[in-house]
Amino acid sequence: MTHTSAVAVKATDLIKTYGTGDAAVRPLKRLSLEIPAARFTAVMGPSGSGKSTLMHVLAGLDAPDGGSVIVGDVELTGLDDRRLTRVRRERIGFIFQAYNLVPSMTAEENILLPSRLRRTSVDRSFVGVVVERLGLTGRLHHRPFELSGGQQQRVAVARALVSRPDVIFADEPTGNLDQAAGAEVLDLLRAAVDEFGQTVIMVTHDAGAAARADRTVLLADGRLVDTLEAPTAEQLAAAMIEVGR
Ligand SMILES: Nc1ncnc2c1ncn2[C@@H]1O[C@H](COP(=O)(O)OP(=O)(O)OP(=O)(O)O)[C@@H](O)[C@H]1O
Repeated sequence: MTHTSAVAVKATDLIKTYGTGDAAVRPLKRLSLEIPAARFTAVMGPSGSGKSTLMHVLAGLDAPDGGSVIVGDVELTGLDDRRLTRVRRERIGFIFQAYNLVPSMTAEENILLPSRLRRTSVDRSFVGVVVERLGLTGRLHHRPFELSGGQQQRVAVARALVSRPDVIFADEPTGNLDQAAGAEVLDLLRAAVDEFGQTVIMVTHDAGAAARADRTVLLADGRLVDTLEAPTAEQLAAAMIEVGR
């Protein structure tokens, strides 16, 4: 399979500090990385190594204290809140461990919400393809509390996919799911890349999940320490031991 060499996200010298003085924590210590477009990248690293902070900063949900983030051809760092919100809506999808669906809305309303917020017309045939591929056809009029965890996460995946963002960030998307439901979500993220040409970046603690990605970047103590191309789960588990899981 050929891959474009385009860069979807470029982060340079990211610094993030929480707190001040003795209580200061610095989860990102001049971290630089490039995320290739139309590929599936996993992010692994010990607990507290800065993975979630990195995702939030790359997705424009949190501002770094230093360095820059470029998504596509837009530099996020330095944008005011209004423009940042617009860029997030237009270019970025996010899948959270806790699904983050709007409880009062049906599955279909949740899926279409980003497109409605963007005030863009919805490509109904693409929505139909995604909904069917995700096995949600009979569930569209259910509200989140009427769905299983796996189904809720599939709605969240559909929501991230249908507005065709430049990049989908997924922060431990399988963390709350059992093995089967987790495998299904990974299949969908894989399909998003292979069938729809999406760029996906996923944080995970699970070497088996990361092995479904094309490549894995390893963080330790706020820095990028390794990039593994097409690693096996065994290689990832060994690499995690080395960085001090
Ligand atoms: N809002 C915050 N305020 C203060 N400290 C924070 C905040 N968010 C994260 N941290 C700290 O920054 C460090 C990195 O946290 P982060 O959540 O990015 O790590 P992680 O690699 O995602 O960890 P885990 O695998 O346990 O989820 C941790 O020491 C954490 O306590």
